[in-house]
Amino acid sequence: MNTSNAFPTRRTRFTRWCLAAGFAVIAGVAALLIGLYVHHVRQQVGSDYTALVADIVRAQQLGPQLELALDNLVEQPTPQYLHQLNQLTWLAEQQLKSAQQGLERYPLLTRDYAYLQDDIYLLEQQLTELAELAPHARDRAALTELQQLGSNIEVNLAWIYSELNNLVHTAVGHQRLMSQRLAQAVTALVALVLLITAILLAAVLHLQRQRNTMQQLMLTDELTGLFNRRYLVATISNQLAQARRQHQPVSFMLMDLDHFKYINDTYGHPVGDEVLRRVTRRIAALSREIDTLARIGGEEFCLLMPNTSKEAAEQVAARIREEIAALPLDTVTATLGVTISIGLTTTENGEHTFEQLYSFADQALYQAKEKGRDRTETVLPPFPVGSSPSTRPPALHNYHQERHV
Ligand SMILES: Nc1nc2c(ncn2[C@@H]2O[C@H](COP(=O)(O)OP(=O)(O)OP(=O)(O)O)[C@@H](O)[C@H]2O)c(=O)[nH]1
Repeated sequence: MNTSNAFPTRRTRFTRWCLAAGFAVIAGVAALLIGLYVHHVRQQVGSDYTALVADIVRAQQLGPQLELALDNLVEQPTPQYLHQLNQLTWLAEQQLKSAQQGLERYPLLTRDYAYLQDDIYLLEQQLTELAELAPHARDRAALTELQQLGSNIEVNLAWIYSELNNLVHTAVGHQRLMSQRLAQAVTALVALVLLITAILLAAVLHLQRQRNTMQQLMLTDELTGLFNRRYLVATISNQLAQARRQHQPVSFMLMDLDHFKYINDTYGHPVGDEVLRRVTRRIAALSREIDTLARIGGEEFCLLMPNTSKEAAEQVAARIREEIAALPLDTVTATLGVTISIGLTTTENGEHTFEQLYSFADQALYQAKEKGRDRTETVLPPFPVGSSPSTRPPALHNYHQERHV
């Protein structure tokens, strides 16, 4: 036995190890990239900006309200207007804080709005300044400063919230895009899975078809399409076992075309082949579903007939001979007539082996040929089952032994 491939060499092991390591690295990197992408997608798609947008819209309305309150205070610096302005200033500060907190909840936005931090800080300072300066509204100098501060706050407020609005809009746009891509990815994935399933299914079907074809090639004869000897041997023991269980007879027939060599030699092998095909078709038409018809040699066939007595089998044999003899076999040059010799045996209760049945049928076939062909001879098992070979009667002539087959 050649054992050179039994153990991998050091070099082969190293190559395998490298391949495994390379695969592990690629798989690891792929897993990392997928993980990062999924995390990014979750951040994008999982963010709900509704509350933040509502805060921003509310805060944007504060600018005009502050302006109005400041105008009122400048015109009539009453405690009521002062109180109103203080309230709005406080509200603006609160909303600014709330918007900032809202933004911090979304990591993607936090990164984007960093450039506004200075403006927000400035606005917070301006609002504090406004709150401190407002009580001095009666003072002329403070009044001018207050007006200036108010207009700065208004501009700053409008700028910051419009920028925040833009940021959120961009983020929502990204979110929509990401959802679309996700939907496309899922569709592509489903299509890929379907495609792979279809490919696998096709491969399985192909393999199955190949296996069936191989099985057919292994168990059938190419020329006639009948079962071959291998199939017969495989099936006959089951049939005999069943016959034994059910105490039923099994008949076995060997059929051999007469002077077939003459047909071959005179008309050529293709004509001989066609004769074989036509003859087997006819025999198949005469046999039952439960019978097994097989080609076991060149022009030799056998028919296994379960649940068939000797008498019934002889009738079948007679019918086969008649129909074969009457078969119209026209060639280009002549109309052929073929006959067939049949050797028959029957085992009661299926108590014999295939080899024994074959041997009896073979002896019967020899007799049929010896007695002039185109006839059926029957040889029944001559010894009781279980008898030893030494107690058996001497063997009769055997068709195949005589021919050295
Ligand atoms: N055309 C064809 N001929 C085959 C095939 N297989 C075997 N043969 C021929 O069948 C012939 C059998 O000849 P023999 O064994 O001498 O038998 P026979 O001429 O039929 O004579 P008997 O059986 O004694 O009547 C030979 O010529 C083989 O070449 C086959 O597949 N196709």
